[in-house]
Amino acid sequence: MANSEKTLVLVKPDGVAEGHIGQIISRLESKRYQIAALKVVTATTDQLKRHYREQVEKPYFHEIQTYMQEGPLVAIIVTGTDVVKTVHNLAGKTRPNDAQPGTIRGDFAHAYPDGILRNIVHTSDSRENAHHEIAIWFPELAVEAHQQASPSKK
Ligand SMILES: Nc1ncnc2c1ncn2[C@@H]1O[C@@H]2COP(=O)(O)O[C@H]2[C@H]1O
Repeated sequence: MANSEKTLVLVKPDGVAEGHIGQIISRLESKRYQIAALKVVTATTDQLKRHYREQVEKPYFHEIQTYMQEGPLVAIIVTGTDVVKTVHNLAGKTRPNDAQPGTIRGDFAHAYPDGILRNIVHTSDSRENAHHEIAIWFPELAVEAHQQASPSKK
């Protein structure tokens, strides 16, 4: 398929706790994107430090960590044409108070007074970051791909 790519979506712990998993998946399916893999996972500190490699030195990193470890999250690999940009746009602006109606955050994320953190969903913002993030949340897929590329001789 032309321009077929992969991206990572995380339904963050508030999105899971407030019952938005199905609505978020419906929006991806409405675009005719494929759900290639999906899992419920509790984030480890190591995964968060790798995923938020650009924020790990920020003073608010510990807030991100506390938030992202509040409960389980749902990690989803989505595939399709131009999926990285399109799904990032579907999520809406990072700060829920600024996110437009019709976007996931615009429709479902609460407008907190200081609200940039609790934005219910993460989507990769580039092909490079999608590749990096998918390896963090789905390490078993890299092992499978490696095994398929070089099957051991019996
Ligand atoms: N200034 C900030 N204070 C607290 N959290 C932030 C701030 N900026 C970004 N974040 C969080 O860091 C995350 C980085 O990417 P996300 O799309 O997952 O959503 C972002 C927010 O949850």
